[in-house]
Amino acid sequence: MNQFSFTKMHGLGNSYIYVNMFEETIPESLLSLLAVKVSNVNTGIGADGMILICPSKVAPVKMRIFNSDGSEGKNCGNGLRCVAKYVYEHGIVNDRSFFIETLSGLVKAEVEVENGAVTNVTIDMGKPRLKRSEIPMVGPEAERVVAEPFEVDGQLYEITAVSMGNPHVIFYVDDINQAAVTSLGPIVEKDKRFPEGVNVEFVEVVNDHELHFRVWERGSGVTQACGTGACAAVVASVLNGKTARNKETIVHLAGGDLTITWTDEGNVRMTGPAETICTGVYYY
Ligand SMILES: N[C@H](CCC[C@H](N)C(=O)O)C(=O)O
Repeated sequence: MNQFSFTKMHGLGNSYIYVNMFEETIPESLLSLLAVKVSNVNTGIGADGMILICPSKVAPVKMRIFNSDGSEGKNCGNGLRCVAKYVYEHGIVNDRSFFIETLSGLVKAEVEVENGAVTNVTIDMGKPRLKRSEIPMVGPEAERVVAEPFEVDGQLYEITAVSMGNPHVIFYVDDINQAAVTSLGPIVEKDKRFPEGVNVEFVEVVNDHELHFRVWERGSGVTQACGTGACAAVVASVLNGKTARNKETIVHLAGGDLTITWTDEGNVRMTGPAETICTGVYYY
């Protein structure tokens, strides 16, 4: 019987099973299957996926994220805040500001600490990728996708697409409580116009610095929060003239609020909480 120690953590209810790969060894060939198994609420631990906290050659730590369907994502905003909390509190880093390597590049974390515990984390998520080829989305490579007509099952919508290292498509709605998250989300997630699939976000604009937000995540379905998705929603809202550039925007997600700014320098900064739920040993 094999086993590994884990820590379950969440960012605004978007929970993952975190494994410290500085101390654990798991065969690469089993990672995808184990992400599915540990995520199962009945036969596993229960979470939106699994996140590995790994050594890196270019930063103090590398984050790898697996969705609950076993697919590996390239970035995870809520995951980054939890990884930052974990590595600071476990002495893997000693500074309050440090880089984290992801599959979509380096990001910079800044932790707020009270009595030795990380209470809040800011991640500089870097620059959004806006060209179709970078989302990726089919069509002319250098084009942006802003307020573009998009037909699904004979119904015409308007979309904006943004990558934060992972793909996001944003639908604006008049009432977030009526958003078609579970009906439209799974269809668009697998739409062929997004060759790598896509995270599907629904946004209601409150004012030029406040959004309501719901999400159907690629590989995990409905989650309480999506950090990269909230960043993409703020970028899309600036591009559509609905929120202000370089102004702190409050994004109300199902699990709580994030403060996000798309700065004039071009980077997206995200601030929010990260919580530890429990630790344990998983047998497989
Ligand atoms: N489902 C995403 C990965 C998790 C992102 C989300 N949980 C976040 O906090 O950014 C994807 O496949 O791109």
